[in-house]
Amino acid sequence: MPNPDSSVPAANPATNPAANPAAPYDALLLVSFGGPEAPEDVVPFLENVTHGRGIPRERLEQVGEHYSLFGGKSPINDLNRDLLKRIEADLAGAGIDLPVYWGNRNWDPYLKDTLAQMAADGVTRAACFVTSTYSSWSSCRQYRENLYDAVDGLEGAPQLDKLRHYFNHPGFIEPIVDATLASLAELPEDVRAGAHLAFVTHSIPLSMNDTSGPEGGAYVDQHLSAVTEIARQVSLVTGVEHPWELAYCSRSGAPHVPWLEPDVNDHLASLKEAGAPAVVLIPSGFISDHMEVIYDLDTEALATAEELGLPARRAATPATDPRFVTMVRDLLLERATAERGEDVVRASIGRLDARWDRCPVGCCANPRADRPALCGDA
Ligand SMILES: CC1=C(CCC(=O)O)c2cc3nc(cc4[nH]c(cc5[nH]c(cc1n2)c(C)c5CCC(=O)O)c(CCC(=O)O)c4C)C(CCC(=O)O)=C3C
Ligand SMILES: [Fe+2]
Repeated sequence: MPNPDSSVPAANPATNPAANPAAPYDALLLVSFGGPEAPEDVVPFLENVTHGRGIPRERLEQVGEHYSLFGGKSPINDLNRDLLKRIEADLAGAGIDLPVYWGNRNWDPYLKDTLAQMAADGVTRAACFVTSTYSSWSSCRQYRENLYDAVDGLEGAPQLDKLRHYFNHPGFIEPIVDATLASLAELPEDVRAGAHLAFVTHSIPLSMNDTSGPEGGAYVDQHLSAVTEIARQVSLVTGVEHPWELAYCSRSGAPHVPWLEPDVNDHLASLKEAGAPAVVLIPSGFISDHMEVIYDLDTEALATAEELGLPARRAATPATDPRFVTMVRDLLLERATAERGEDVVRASIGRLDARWDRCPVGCCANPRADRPALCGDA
């Protein structure tokens, strides 16, 4: 039992804030999507992602081809291995001795296996850092359902807390500002000042955006808060008001179901038509260069821009920027402090301030079925 009186050292060093600044947490869990690592993984991976989703066969074949272009290997697992190492090093450097685990929704290492290992290792309470920062069923609540499934029936399962959304954390925003500035600097000088900023994120069905967050619409609203702030900071440095827009990639699902638009390729065509001299594509919906970025943007959208004769650069994702890695520690310590009942400072930047620790009732309702989920009030 954790000791409610923090002036008396708790028996368990892992839950004693004097011995462990992350108390009451005795582990951190990196939660991600997962991706195939070999050609023979691609079909089973896609089946894991889409079972029961009614995604047309044709779309799945197309997506399979995107993976084939890269030898059947998604970059996402290596990116997460790298992130995990950097988080470990950052925690160790700050004198925080905390094991870091990793589990995925759709591919090995699966969350269920990781949670079993954590239970076997005696972990009692873990903070979960999810590699997706915006509110929606796909990018938040589905992970909470996955966590429920992973501990369902597991003897000695640790308590799990999901760290808050970080779309408005300076550790996420600042690396994207710098990446955008770097891409602008790479554009030919004569088109630089007039360059548009095209922020890009994963499209979702309109119905999913409508149920995002506790009041609906949080997916788009959070993106607008983040990208307005990024554009503002970029313009402060360049001294030019770069026009910006939010566009979408990776639309899937049946054609008659409306998803968020414009598609990034259509958006590039509109920009060209409207006389934009150049564009920087900023994947502000993603934390690292996984398949959506290296295929949908680097392969497809940059080819579209080339065909249109529109000078374009793709800005880097936060991925391994030290500010992004340190943000994970900041979120962990912030939550640990709050869970200990102490006063807490929550870093945020832009129109929307720090979001909830526990998702409110009804947050990001599952569009298909009401499934049990952890880390929320319901
Ligand atoms: C909001 C969102 C993020 C958030 C950002 C984040 O989490 O980072 C995200 C991330 C990712 N999505 C990924 C891959 C896929 N997503 C699919 C399908 C879908 N995604 C959706 C939404 C999102 N997806 C939705 C509404 C669907 C339709 C099916 C359904 O309703 O669930 C499909 C099925 C085929 C297709 O139709 O595209 C695949 C293969 C990968 C791995 C990439 C790699 O391998 O490197 C990652 C990180
Ligand atoms: Fe996706």
